[in-house]
Amino acid sequence: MKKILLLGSGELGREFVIAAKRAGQYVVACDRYAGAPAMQVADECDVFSMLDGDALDAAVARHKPDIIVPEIEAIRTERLFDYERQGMQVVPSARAVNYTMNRRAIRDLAAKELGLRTARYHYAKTFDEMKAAAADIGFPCVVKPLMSSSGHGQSYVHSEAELEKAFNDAMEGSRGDVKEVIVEEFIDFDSEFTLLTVTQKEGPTLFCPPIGHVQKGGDYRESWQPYSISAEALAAAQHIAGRVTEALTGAGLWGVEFFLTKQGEVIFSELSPRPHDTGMVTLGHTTNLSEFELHFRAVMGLPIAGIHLEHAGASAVVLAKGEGGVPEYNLVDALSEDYTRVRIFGKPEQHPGRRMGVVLCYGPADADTTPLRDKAKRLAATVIR
Ligand SMILES: Nc1ncnc2c1ncn2[C@@H]1O[C@H](COP(=O)(O)OP(=O)(O)OP(=O)(O)O)[C@@H](O)[C@H]1O
Ligand SMILES: NCC(=O)N[C@@H]1O[C@H](COP(=O)([O-])[O-])[C@@H](O)[C@H]1O
Ligand SMILES: [Mg+2]
Repeated sequence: MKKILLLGSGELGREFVIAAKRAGQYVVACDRYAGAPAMQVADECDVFSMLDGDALDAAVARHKPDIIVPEIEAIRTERLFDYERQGMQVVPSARAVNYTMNRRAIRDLAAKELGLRTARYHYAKTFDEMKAAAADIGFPCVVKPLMSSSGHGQSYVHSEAELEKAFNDAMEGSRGDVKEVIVEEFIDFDSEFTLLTVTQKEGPTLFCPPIGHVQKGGDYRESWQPYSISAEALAAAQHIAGRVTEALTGAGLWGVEFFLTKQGEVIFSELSPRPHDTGMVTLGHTTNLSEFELHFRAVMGLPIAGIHLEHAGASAVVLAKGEGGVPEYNLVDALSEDYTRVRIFGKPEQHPGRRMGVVLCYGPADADTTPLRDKAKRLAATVIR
């Protein structure tokens, strides 16, 4: 049995803990607030700010884990290198977690070191630097804090007049102590997709069928699997995912995000060194193993005999409307329809737009995903009224 320290205890961590508990492992779930989703299913929990390096050191010393599994980006990731040196397994690796929590590190690796096509970009620390960056990139452009996730602090800027608000939003939406932005070329993509990629301790890198998704305000709203793309686009995406994950090192499941242009060009966007929110669609039995089961197996060095598509499926998010307390959930409408699952994350506090659950609809593997997407979105809207 291994002792696993989970750093971040949201909905993605909760499903990982369930996979680990089903295999008899011991899990300590950590987050900055009590009653977080993964804490409800773990053996123990610990509440502290994971951005506080000393608090993180103290938690690691207290629990003496075999394996450390980061679940969010807001972690003092430099400390992970020490834990790795001390013999603990960091998932997928301290290097991967450290690089992906800062847009600068991962973007420079992809664009400069690996020579991959990404949106053109500049960094800026001050408003004047940002103005110059936007002038070079051109309008529209996308402004994001170097450190943020789920679209926090991100804006689309259409003209010089919108720059100031974008700069202020990025500074406010930024996490951690890095106050800097990236200004990116706006990619007028036809669609975007996630390629769940599994790197193993032993054995080849594996890929799940692509997942199509739609984002609003930089945050995921719906996803579906399989997402049909041309054989050339799939080969290009797999090649890129293989190269980036190899450069970042380590074993685990990754969510590699791509844009697909109207001309069929595959452009690397970013990646998570952990299960991806759009990959929650796999909870609807799209593949034989969910992204969480795959992550668990890869982390433990257990065999993955194959990844197969068993159903076509769609996911749609359930967002809170109110402020404070917990919403009243209605499961009856969604569960009245066949081939439907609802997952409520059990977050103890709502605020408008917070993701509280997900609805999953699925059908035969060769089913058209459009009606499944419509059904998932229609039912998701009934869960919180
Ligand atoms: N250069 C771009 N051009 C067009 N759209 C973009 C660009 N960059 C980001 N987006 C849109 O914003 C979404 C979120 O961007 P990104 O993944 O970089 O942010 P994030 O905050 O890291 O999100 P998450 O942590 O949820 O993955 C993308 O999925 C895409 O829809
Ligand atoms: N795109 C990253 C992502 O989806 N992360 C997931 O959301 C949780 C935070 O939710 P909260 O903001 O509602 O606390 C994280 O803990 C993780 O499970
Ligand atoms: Mg993203």
